[in-house]
Amino acid sequence: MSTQKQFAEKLLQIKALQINTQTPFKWASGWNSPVYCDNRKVLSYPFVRDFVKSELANMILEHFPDADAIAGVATAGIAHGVLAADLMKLPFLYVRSKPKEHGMGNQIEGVLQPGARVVVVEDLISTGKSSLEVVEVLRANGAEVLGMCGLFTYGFPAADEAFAKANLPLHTISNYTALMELAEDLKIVSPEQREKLAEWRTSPSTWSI
Ligand SMILES: O=P(O)(O)OC[C@H]1O[C@H](OP(=O)(O)OP(=O)(O)O)[C@H](O)[C@@H]1O
Ligand SMILES: O=C(O)c1cc(=O)[nH]c(=O)[nH]1
Repeated sequence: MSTQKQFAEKLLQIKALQINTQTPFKWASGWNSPVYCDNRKVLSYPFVRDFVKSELANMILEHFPDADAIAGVATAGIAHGVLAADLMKLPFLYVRSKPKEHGMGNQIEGVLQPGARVVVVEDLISTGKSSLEVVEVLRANGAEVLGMCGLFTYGFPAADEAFAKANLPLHTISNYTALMELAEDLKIVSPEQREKLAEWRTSPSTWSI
C-alpha cells in the first residue's frame, strides 16, 4: 500500500478523518464540507505520531536538504513541525495568524535568522489561505521559504494554483485522492455518499446540504 493510503488508513483508524454527508463540517474558510481531517488527534496516538514525525523529517530531507529551520503554522502546524525539527535537530519557530496583542506583540515566535532557508510545516491544506499567509509573513521578514510540508491536502485545483503562483512546492503525507481510493478498497462509502462527495468536489466553496 502507498504511504499516502497507509497514512489515510491510520487517520481513519484514530477517527481523525471523518466523512459525514448528512451534517457538514464548517471549515476555517467558512466552506461547508462532508469531510474533516483532525490531525491534532495524531498527537494523542504515539505510534501514529512517530509515523508522522519520521515521514515529515524524511520528506524535508529529500525535498529540502538545505533547510536551516522549520516553521510551523499556528496552531495545528506547531506540534507537527516541532516533531520533525526535533528529529532533524533543526531550529523551530512558528507563525501566528496575526500579531499577539500583548507581551512582545510578535507574529513570528522563536528566532528567524536573517536569510534563513525555511521549510513551513502545516497540518492541513484546504484553500491554502492559512499557509500562504504565513509564507508571506516569513518572506516579508527576510526568510527564504523553500517550500511546505504537511500531513494532508484536499488537492483543490485553486489551492494548487495558488501554491504554484507563490513559487511554493508542497508535499504532504496523504491527500484526498488517496483517501477516496482507500475508501473504495474498504467499501466504507455508499453509492449515495459517493455521489454527494462528487457534488461537493465540483463546487466546494458553495456546496451545502
Ligand atoms: O487551507 P485553509 O483553508 O487555510 O484551511 C486549513 C487551515 O484550517 C485549520 O486551521 P484552523 O484555523 O481550523 O485552526 P487551528 O490550526 O488553530 O487548529 C488547519 O489547521 C489549517 O491551518
Ligand atoms: O479547512 C479547515 O478548516 C479544515 C479542514 C479539515 O479537514 N481539517 C481541519 O483541521 N481544518
